[in-house]
Amino acid sequence: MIIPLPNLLSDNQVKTIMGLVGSAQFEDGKNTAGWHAREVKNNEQMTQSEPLKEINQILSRALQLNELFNFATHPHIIRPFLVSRCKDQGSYGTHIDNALMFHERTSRTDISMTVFLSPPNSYEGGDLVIEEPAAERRFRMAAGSAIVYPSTTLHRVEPVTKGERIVACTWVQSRIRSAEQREILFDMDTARRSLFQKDGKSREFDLMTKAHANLMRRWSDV
Ligand SMILES: O=C(O)CCC(=O)C(=O)O
Ligand SMILES: [Fe+2]
Repeated sequence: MIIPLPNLLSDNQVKTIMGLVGSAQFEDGKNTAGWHAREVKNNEQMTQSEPLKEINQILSRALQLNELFNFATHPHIIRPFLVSRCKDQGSYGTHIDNALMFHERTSRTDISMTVFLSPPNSYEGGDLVIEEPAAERRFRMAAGSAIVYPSTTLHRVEPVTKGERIVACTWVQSRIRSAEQREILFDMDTARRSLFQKDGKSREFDLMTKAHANLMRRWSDV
């Protein structure tokens, strides 16, 4: 299940973040890639710094407040965001993200996330391409919008042939480890919210909420 989060950030938040990015130092992205991904990772990443901490505060607050993010991912641990820049043919070839990542504590990567920060008309190329069994899906979203997708997929970022592509990426350990179970919960949650909007707290809403809560009890890691 690939879920777009339109307007995760306001225009002002994007502006603030891009201002912080403008004054930042970048280093070779290979430093944060797994040994096999390193071969195909040709981008740069913002160094650990005060501006990066500030960016992380803005982004983590935005995630906390975003209802769709929360009911689609059931976040347990959200890693600090990396800010990546691709320009001059920079790209990130096909790879699978590391299953485990280390920061203060070890977390499992169930869900990968890209927050788009550059306006899509300011660069060429740079599509995020996610492989699904039957086809590939391409994403290139408005500045301030994001995409969440299962970390179990092969994916890549195509070469940026003009301009520069700045994004913030993170990984989420979900309370619901299985993508299939997350999708069932997401569908039930979406349906019960829509029932509630139509008819208020009806019997059908109560029963669906009961089933949703009971599945959460069966499937959650806490
Ligand atoms: O830049 C992106 O949209 C995704 C980057 C990526 O796949 C990664 O950092 O593992
Ligand atoms: Fe990746």
